[in-house]
Amino acid sequence: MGVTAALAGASGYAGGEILRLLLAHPHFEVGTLTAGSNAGQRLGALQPHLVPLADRVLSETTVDALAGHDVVFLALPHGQSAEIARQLGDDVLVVDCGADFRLHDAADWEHFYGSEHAGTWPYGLPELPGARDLLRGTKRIAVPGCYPTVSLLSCFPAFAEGLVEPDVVIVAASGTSGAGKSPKTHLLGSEVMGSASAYGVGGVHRHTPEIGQGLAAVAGGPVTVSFTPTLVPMSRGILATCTAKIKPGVSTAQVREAYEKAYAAEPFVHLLPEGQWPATAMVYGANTALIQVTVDERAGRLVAVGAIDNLAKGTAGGAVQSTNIALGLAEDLGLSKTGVAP
Ligand SMILES: NC(=O)C1=CN([C@@H]2O[C@H](COP(=O)(O)OP(=O)(O)OC[C@H]3O[C@@H](n4cnc5c(N)ncnc54)[C@H](OP(=O)(O)O)[C@@H]3O)[C@@H](O)[C@H]2O)C=CC1
Ligand SMILES: CC(=O)N[C@@H](CCC(=O)OP(=O)(O)O)C(=O)O
Repeated sequence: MGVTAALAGASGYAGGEILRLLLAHPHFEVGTLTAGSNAGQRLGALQPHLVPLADRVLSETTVDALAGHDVVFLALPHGQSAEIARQLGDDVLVVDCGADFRLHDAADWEHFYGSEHAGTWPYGLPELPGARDLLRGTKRIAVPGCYPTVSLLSCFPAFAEGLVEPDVVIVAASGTSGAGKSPKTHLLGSEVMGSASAYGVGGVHRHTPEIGQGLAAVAGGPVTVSFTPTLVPMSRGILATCTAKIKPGVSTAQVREAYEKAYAAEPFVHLLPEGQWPATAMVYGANTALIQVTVDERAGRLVAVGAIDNLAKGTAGGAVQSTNIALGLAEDLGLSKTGVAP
């Protein structure tokens, strides 16, 4: 099966990772590649690690350039996808790595993104209950944010089984590639090296409603989310630490049972053996999420820790996984379960 794919945002981090994965995928042919200010450049000048595509020249991001492919991946800043998707038509599978179509609640969208809500597409986190049914055969996929991916995978089994109160505290440490490639003052080497910092503090980060939406769906009612992102000096990876008040009498064994049930058949999500805790180095370059859980008996809280590579399972890998499902391909095609170590 030959699947042609165009990519908008090929000069960025998410776009570069999508291309790395498509090059290793047995069914994809890489078609048109587009960018914004870098249109006209050779891909090799911007993404030198993608040697087989080095001589490709980036086109301007127009509907005409992207049309005529089976799949169009959009790895563009928020707000750029809706108009392109509308004009591409329903016969093309459009996979949006941006946030535009992730949220159901228009008021949440307007509050956190400050613009008009474009709509809601099937959410590309296949491990969530019911998600695969919506993804199979779909022509539109909203790829989750990187923090929501790791937070939901770390927490949802406990909420789905009603083991915790509907109130979660999440602190997550991300590598700097999560912020994209375009220059930002707070990402200057001299600001980031040797320092960890908090940002988006106080419930203002836009991933807060996305995490709440996913947990509410499995819990069957609203879940309060306190989410604090932090930036740490590494390029890739997110480590999320999630805690929630455990319901009376719930033991670590019961919690583990819920996670084992949720992830036993999952190709990419692994509950680690008791006592082993996730680290971002374990998932570098892989589409895996490694999870560990326990109950802090003295505090009466569930503690769940998850690690992903933000560019792999957190963006491009998640996008390709959901695309495989939408196209009726084996879900794990082109995706690695093997990290890079040390
Ligand atoms: N980085 C991550 O870990 C994650 C990213 N995402 C999402 O993926 C998307 C891409 O993110 P990321 O790759 O990190 O960002 P980057 O800043 O690294 O890349 C952005 C890309 O979009 C292009 N672009 C910017 N403005 C325009 C425009 N007006 N018209 C056409 N192209 C444009 C850029 O082209 P040029 O270089 O020419 O300016 C570049 O190719 C975002 O929506 C992001 O939120 C989602 C999950 C995680
Ligand atoms: C470290 C860092 O800055 N991370 C990004 C999250 C990236 C992500 O998941 O992207 P979406 O914008 O597609 O939701 C942030 O906090 O804004």
